[in-house]
Amino acid sequence: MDTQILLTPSVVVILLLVFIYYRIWYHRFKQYSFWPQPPVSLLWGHWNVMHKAIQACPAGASSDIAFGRIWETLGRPPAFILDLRPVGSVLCVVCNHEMAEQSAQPSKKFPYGLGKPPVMKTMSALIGRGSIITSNGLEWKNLRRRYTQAFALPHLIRLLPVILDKVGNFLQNIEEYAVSSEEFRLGDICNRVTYDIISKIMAPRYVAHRALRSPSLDAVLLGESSDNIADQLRQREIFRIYHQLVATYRNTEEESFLIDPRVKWRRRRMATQLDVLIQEAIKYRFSHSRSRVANHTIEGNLDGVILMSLVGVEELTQEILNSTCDQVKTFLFAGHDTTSTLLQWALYELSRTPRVLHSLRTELDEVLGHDTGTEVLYNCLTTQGASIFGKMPYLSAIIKETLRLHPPGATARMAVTGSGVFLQFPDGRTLCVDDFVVYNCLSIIHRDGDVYGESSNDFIPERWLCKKNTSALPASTWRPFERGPRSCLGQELANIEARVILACAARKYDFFKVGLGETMVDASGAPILHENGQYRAVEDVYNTRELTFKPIDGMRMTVQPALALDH
Ligand code: HEM
Repeated sequence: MDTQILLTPSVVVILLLVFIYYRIWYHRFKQYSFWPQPPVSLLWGHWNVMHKAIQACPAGASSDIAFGRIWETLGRPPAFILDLRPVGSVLCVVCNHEMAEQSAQPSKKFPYGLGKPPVMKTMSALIGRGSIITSNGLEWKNLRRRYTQAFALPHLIRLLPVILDKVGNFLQNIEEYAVSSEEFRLGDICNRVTYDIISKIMAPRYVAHRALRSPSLDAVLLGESSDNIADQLRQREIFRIYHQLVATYRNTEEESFLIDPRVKWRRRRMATQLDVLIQEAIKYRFSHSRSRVANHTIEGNLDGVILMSLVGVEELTQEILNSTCDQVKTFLFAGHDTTSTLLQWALYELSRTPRVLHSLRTELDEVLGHDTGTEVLYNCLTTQGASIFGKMPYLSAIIKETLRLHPPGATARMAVTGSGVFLQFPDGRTLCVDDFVVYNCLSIIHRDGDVYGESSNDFIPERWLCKKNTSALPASTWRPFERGPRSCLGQELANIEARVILACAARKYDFFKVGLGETMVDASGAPILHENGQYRAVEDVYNTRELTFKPIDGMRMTVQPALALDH
């Protein structure tokens, strides 16, 4: 009798253990066995594979570099999976442009492409819970409609004076380093200029570049009211807290379960402070715009993104205020890091590719004349608008090639259980991705040898100038701003900023990399040129990941005024 009583629970336990073992075994080894993937462990899934791949990468390297290594060992499949359950999801790393297109483009079931995964919600302290980046469905569609016009080219052209004013500050910084010959982190000043531009574009303070200010604008400037001064102080505080908040995302894994609760608490505290300040700024803008309309003043010409999104709003309800605040935070985040990374890599690639730097300067001389002063570009932009960029195809090709080799952003999508979403492989196979996080790995897709040939890893802007070459390339092979309905809202802005800043900085200054990426020299001290036209580097500089991808060392540089010889 006693043994029977003892036996029954033990049998139940054993049966339960067998059942659990079978379920785990099934999920690890059977459920997705037809997917390309590294050998999987019963207990760890692919966490140990990921860990080993990260260990084999240079310190602090972005996860994309680890994915690249795993992809190589698997024989370069168009896509592969990593089982990160139960703490994460199954991650599908897409390495082929045709497959990437399938998650980004609309389908009958998903008219806006696949939705965003919940893991992105870990960014909510930074971008708010109602951010356009993490929203889905109709909520997203309404937000997109509300902000599209504000980021469209015609509106950005009207805001050019604001952009140019901030570029002036950037060049002033570079000039100071050129005079002092001091080493500096290019990333810091690129971050500063792109942050300044995006924050001013949202709410311009009616400040224009010296060369562009009209007397009426000057009058507005001179007569700064105490309200205006309070607004400036508020902007400074927003800048300070925002950067402290961003810093909490540095060197942490994005998965929420790994984050120290104290960090979470600090994030929440800073996010609340930021919300209060940004909402005050929005209210100030809104009431100011009302009084401008009532007084028929001229400054409405410089309406920023915030006011444009509030057109037709009679009353600033808390709901509208919250949503606008979330988008302001989103634009601060999405609109500065990414463009800053583009600028850093572009200036670095130019510094080590003398042929390209020379060709760029020749093009700029032809369009702008030999005066390298920034006023020349300012004047051309005010008289000709953005059409001036149409005369600079080489500059455009440099930006395109930089974004190909060093894409600062990427997209992750997800189809919920039971949606029945399939990805089709180039060989015709279709596999279900329900419940997977689908990650388009741009750093692999953009270097595909089948698309870009043997030079796929080389910096060759000329590849974008030959119509025959480019028309043969499917558009989906180049996707740094992603594609489909949810492609980057700020791509026009990023393009304008990059063109203006590179056109000004590259003609006036020579940059020299320090530390990682530094040029290798021969016995006589002359730089060693590789056959691909670039100086050899002692050690490669690479990207780390802090929410977006960025150079690991902040792009340490020195700078000098450009040699007259090159002009
Ligand atoms: C070189 C610069 C930039 C790059 C490479 C870039 C890249 C991207 C990528 C890959 C996405 C898709 C992200 C996803 O699906 O999760 C995206 C979305 C977005 N970007 Fe950018 N971006 C850049 C600059 C900007 C700028 C200057 C802004 C200005 C505010 C901006 C605002 C946004 C927004 C709001 C979205 C979300 C769009 C939506 O879901 O409808 N980006 N960007």
